[in-house]
Amino acid sequence: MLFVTSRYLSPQFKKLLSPSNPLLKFSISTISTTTTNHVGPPPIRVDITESAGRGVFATRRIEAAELIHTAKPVISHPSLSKIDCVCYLCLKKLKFSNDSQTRVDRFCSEECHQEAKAYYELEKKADWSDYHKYCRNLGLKYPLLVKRLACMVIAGAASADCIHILQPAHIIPKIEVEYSMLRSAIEGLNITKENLNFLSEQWYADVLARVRINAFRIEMVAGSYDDLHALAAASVEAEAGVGNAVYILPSFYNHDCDPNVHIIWIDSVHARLKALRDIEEGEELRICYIDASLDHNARQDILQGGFGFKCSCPRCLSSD
Ligand SMILES: C[S@@+](CC[C@H](N)C(=O)[O-])C[C@H]1O[C@@H](n2cnc3c(N)ncnc32)[C@H](O)[C@@H]1O
Repeated sequence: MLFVTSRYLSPQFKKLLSPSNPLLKFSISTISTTTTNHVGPPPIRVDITESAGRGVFATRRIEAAELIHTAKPVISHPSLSKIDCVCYLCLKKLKFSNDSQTRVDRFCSEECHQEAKAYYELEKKADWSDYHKYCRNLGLKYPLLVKRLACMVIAGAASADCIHILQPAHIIPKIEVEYSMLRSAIEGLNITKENLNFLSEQWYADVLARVRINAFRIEMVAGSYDDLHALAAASVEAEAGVGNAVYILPSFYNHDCDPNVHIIWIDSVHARLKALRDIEEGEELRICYIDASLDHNARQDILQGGFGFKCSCPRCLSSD
C-alpha cells in the first residue's frame, strides 16, 4: 500500500496537503493507492485549474482501465433504509447467518468493528429517533454524515476540522432544527462540556456545507471488473445507493459530462478510481457527478442547482 505524499504535489499544495497539516492528520492516512501493472505512487497531483478551482492532473500517461488509486472515506453512513442490512463502517452487505465470527453486531467483520468501535459505542447509546425521523421525512441524507462525524470527533477518532480542506457549498438550507436535535441527542450522553466545545451551530453549518458538495452516493457493484465493457455494465446494474461517504482526494476531481475517470465501489465503501480511456501526462482527470446520458439543459440544471456551478466542460461548451 502506498500513500499520497507532498512529493507529488505542486508547491502551493505541498503545505496544504502535507501530512503534518493538522487538517489532514486523519484523512491523509486513509488515502491509499494500488495500481494495475504499475508500481509506485499514484500518478496524480492536485493543482489549480483554469476555471474550476483545484483539480487532479496526471503526472504520467495513464492507460485505459488502469486503476489510478483507491481511497478510504473519512466519513461514511448507511442510507436509513439500509441501516440494518449493511456494515456500519464499510457499507458491505451483512450476511445474516449464525456465523458470529464474521458479523459483530452491525459490522461485516471484526476489522471494521475494531476500527469504528469507539464512535459506534457512543452513537449506539444516543437516542437518534427524532433526528432520523426528521431526515427520513424530508429525504435528507447529508445530516447523517454530520452526525457520524460529530460522534467520531467526540470519540477522538477524527479532528473537528478534518474535512475543512474541501470546498464548501455557498448556500446551505436552514439548520436550526436539525442542529438542535443533534445536540439534544448528544447531550443525553453525558459528555463533558469540554469535549462538546467544537459542536457549535457554525461547526454544523461548515461541515454540512462541505458534505453537500463532496459526498458520494455509494452504489455497489458485485464481483471484479477488470475491463471497460464489464465496468460499464456494472455501473448500469449497480444496486440502489447503500449509503453516502466523504473522501478527501476523490473530492478534488472536477466534473466532466464526458469524463476520463470513473469512480466505482466493488463491494465496500473503499473507492476505486479507474481510467476510462488513455490519459496523457498533464491532462486533468475528471469524473462525472451526474447521469451523463441526460441532455444538455437537464445536466446544466442539476449541476447549477445541486453543485452551484455552470459546467464548462468541452461537451457543454459545444452544447451537446
Ligand atoms: C467536488 S469539488 C471539486 C474540487 C474543487 N474544484 C476544489 O477546488 O475543491 C466541486 C466543485 O468544483 C467546481 N467544478 C467542478 N467541476 C466543474 C466544471 N466542470 N465546471 C466548473 N466548475 C467545476 C465547482 O465549484 C464545484 O462546486
